[in-house]
Amino acid sequence: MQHSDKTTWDIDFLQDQRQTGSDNKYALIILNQDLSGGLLFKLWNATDWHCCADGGANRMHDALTKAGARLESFVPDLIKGDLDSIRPDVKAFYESLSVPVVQDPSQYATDLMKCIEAVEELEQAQGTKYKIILLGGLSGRLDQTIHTMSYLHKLRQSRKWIFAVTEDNVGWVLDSGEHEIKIDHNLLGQTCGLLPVGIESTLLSTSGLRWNLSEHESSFDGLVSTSNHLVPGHDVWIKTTKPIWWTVELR
Ligand SMILES: Nc1ncnc2c1ncn2[C@@H]1O[C@H](COP(=O)(O)OP(=O)(O)OP(=O)(O)O)[C@@H](O)[C@H]1O
Ligand SMILES: Cc1ncc(C[n+]2csc(CCO)c2C)c(N)n1
Repeated sequence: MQHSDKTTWDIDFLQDQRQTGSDNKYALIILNQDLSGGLLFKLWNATDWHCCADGGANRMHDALTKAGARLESFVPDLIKGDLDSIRPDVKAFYESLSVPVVQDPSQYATDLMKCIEAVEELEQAQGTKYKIILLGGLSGRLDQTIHTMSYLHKLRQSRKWIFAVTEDNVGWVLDSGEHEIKIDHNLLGQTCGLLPVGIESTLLSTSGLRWNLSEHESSFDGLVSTSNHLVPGHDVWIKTTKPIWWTVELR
């Protein structure tokens, strides 16, 4: 579907000073991926509701311990999954802090999907829509990485505001239409990509990039804009006829 309006993206959750409790509610889903204390603290403080996907609880527990943080100051609202990855000591620790540890044994949905379902339930109960940040999911196992890309692509119509953040990248799906992406060069590195994944092809126009495109076809089987660069001092504008993945390097 062609959207006529422009979406403006301001990834304020990467800024240290973002205050929770503002109009936008954010949910954080911590996936089972290597994780540094620094990124965890930043995203934790920028978000209002926190959930660990199964072994994501181990990663959080271990990152906090390594950083010398007080574990009791970072208590998730939920741990959910098939629970084949969470360590018994981590499960017992969070249960002792009254964290709900919810087992969904389905082998036809990933733990990421089970956590998104939990956000949907929260939204129904509160009558609020959350913006979602996945911590992890765009690196590591290729099947999981492609799953993240596919799942966010499929979610795009019901959920515009969902981002995946790793140590190296932030990425999300730009649905068909026009997009303005606010760039804070203190947070973002220079390298970015426009990835035509899950579509036959798209017509792309851009500004604010080192290598811009003008009504240019992009497809997995043809042109893929990788290793593109942000231009200092400029925001990015993108017009696409089909949904694409946008990724940009983090500093
Ligand atoms: N190696 C990995 N690379 C990328 N993402 C991962 C990786 N491992 C886990 N994840 C993400 O973290 C979530 C929770 O992982 P979990 O601890 O359950 O591992 P898993 O059993 O391999 O995952 P799943 O049960 O969802 O297939 C997964 O649903 C996935 O989104
Ligand atoms: C065609 C097909 N491929 C893979 C799986 C396996 N699978 C998909 S999600 C999931 C849960 C992981 O916690 C598992 C085991 C399946 N069911 N159907």
